[in-house]
Amino acid sequence: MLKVHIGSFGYNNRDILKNISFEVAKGEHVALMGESGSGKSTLLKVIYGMLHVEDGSIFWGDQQALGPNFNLVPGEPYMKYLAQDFDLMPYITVEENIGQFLSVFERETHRQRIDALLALIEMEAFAKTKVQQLSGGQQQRVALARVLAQEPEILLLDEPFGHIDNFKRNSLRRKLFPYLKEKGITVLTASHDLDDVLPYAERTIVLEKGEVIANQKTRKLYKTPPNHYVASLFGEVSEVPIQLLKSYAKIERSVLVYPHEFKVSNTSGVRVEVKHSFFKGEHYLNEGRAEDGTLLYFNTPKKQTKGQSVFLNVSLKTINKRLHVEQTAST
Ligand SMILES: Nc1ncnc2c1ncn2[C@@H]1O[C@H](COP(=O)(O)OP(=O)(O)OP(=O)(O)O)[C@@H](O)[C@H]1O
Repeated sequence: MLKVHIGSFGYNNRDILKNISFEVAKGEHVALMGESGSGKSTLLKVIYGMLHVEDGSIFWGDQQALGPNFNLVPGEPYMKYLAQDFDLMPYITVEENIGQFLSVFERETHRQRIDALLALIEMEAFAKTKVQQLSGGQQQRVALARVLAQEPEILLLDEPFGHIDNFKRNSLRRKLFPYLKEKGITVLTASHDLDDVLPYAERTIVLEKGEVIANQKTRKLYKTPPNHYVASLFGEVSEVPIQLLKSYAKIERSVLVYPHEFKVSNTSGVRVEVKHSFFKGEHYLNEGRAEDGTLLYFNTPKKQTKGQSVFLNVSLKTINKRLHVEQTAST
């Protein structure tokens, strides 16, 4: 069990992390989400021991992870951190970079391990290429193999596919996350990308301005987000005042609705004027303005004409599920 407790941490007397307390079970994969600047990288660096935290402690089981004031080289042997900058040796080859951390006592398995890691990151063809000749995305993949070669018990990933194009990103995450699960590695992944989070992370912790505002099973968080900020991390979302959907409702509440949850009708529902219709591949995402000025985002299979009126409906099931959401100033 990884136990993280941070009373406060700041740079230059400015508090960045506040009152953070959470645990990650052995072998669990937890995502760390939050808007840019919310403190995700800082939190990973504190856990890894790159930043000294006066007011707080990090434990792995009963071992305390000590910060830079205690360790000459940051980090603990059982924990690895894949940073946004890759920390590679540029003048040696890809396989040498990966092999550097494999034990010399494992001569027979050395080649096999390198080959398996090269296959995992889909870089077999670049084994003998010097790292300095690789693209940013390729270097990120080598950096990943390099941390995996060290067989960590805990892996901290900071935007692990940030430099990798969509094509490779999809196949890489489909291989990497099941690999980590199979090896029983405890993973904490900071990411903006819901495709890293929804299919793979059992639990998601959300940071807002350096504080944990949600810590829940990922599916539950997606289905019943506590507020607009959390829901918007999962994509476009509309905050719909309940009176707009049910004019008889007497409560000052709003309901969070994802674009695919609106049903479009030509005759009844909330009337909106189409403002924009964006091509999204297998559907269009539309922005519509209701008569009270509320902007609603809804999907349709076909392009909608600007200025046209459509009627939107939300199922009672969705309304009931999300009704607890407080109305915020952002509507
Ligand atoms: N070395 C530093 N010195 C001073 N302030 C810093 C330093 N590193 C980060 N910060 C500040 O700390 C806050 C949190 O930054 P951090 O990088 O942890 O956010 P993040 O959630 O990881 O953002 P992103 O998603 O953009 O990577 C920001 O306001 C940032 O400007």
